[in-house]
Amino acid sequence: MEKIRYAIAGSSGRMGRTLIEAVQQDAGAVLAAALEHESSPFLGKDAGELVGAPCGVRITADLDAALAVADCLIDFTRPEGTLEHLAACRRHKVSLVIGTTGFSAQGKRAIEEAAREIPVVFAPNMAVGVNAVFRLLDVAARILNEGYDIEVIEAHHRHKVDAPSGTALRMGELVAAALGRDLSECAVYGREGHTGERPATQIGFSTIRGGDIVGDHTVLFAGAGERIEITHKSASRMPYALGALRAGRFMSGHERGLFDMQDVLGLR
Ligand SMILES: NC(=O)C1=CN([C@@H]2O[C@H](COP(=O)(O)OP(=O)(O)OC[C@H]3O[C@@H](n4cnc5c(N)ncnc54)[C@H](OP(=O)(O)O)[C@@H]3O)[C@@H](O)[C@H]2O)C=CC1
Ligand SMILES: O=C(O)C1=N[C@H](C(=O)O)C[C@H](O)C1
Repeated sequence: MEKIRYAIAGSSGRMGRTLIEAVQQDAGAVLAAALEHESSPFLGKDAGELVGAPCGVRITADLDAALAVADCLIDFTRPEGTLEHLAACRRHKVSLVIGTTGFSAQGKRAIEEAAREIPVVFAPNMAVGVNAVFRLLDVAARILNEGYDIEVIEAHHRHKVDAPSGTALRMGELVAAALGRDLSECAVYGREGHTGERPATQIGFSTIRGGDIVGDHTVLFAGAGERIEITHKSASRMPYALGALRAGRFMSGHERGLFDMQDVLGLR
């Protein structure tokens, strides 16, 4: 099996470090390049040192040089960084795994457009368990399609910058689609003051931020006399990183196209 050469963007971040560790432990992968933005204090440092295992790959801001030696770029950064990396991947014909969340509609369109030329896996949550939950939610929503109020509750660490999480939004989209609702018309993001009674078709989102919570998501179906909760809790970032490497391998069989983890896991 030929090793996949990965470049990792945001390599000194929480996910960047976990990805370096995951690549180092994967016999089918090699760390070809580690990227950071121009003003990062980590430029020039050995990427492996960030996870206690020096590997000779220096952290760089030279995107073109990094992509010249990579088959796949894995990006868990910020939307503005990802969009810059997307354009470079397009130039270099390098596949791209996008884990970053919080894109505008315009950003999402740019990703769709680039995927006409290169393979892109774009998913708000790369963990296998969360993707299993996505399927369970579709089934639950179709069964509990009347008389159940739906609320999505998510909790993350204090450093997270976007809300609700990309995963919570995807959960809302999936449930709304299963019920034939348009999320943009029925979503409510937090409540305060005299809100009035809850409309039956509303899908509510609640966000908790604190400490080092890796990522918890619950979808609550609250009926009369019973309630159903479907919950996923992350205790580590490694499942996200392993999912990203799986996505990278998946794309080695594709010339172009936009995929998500449901495609990678064969769940469509
Ligand atoms: N899809 C999934 O499975 C998952 C998605 N995520 C998402 O991944 C993203 C990153 O999360 P996390 O690792 O916790 O965040 P961190 O802040 O820990 O890491 C982000 C990294 O990207 C760098 N960065 C920031 N802005 C830019 C830019 N414009 N260009 C290039 N690099 C940049 C940061 O550098 P600096 O620190 O110097 O600013 C940092 O090294 C978030 O959007 C999060 O929601 C997270 C986990 C799982
Ligand atoms: O920022 C995080 O940490 C996470 N972000 C993703 C999201 O927004 O859904 C995935 C996971 O929940 C961790």
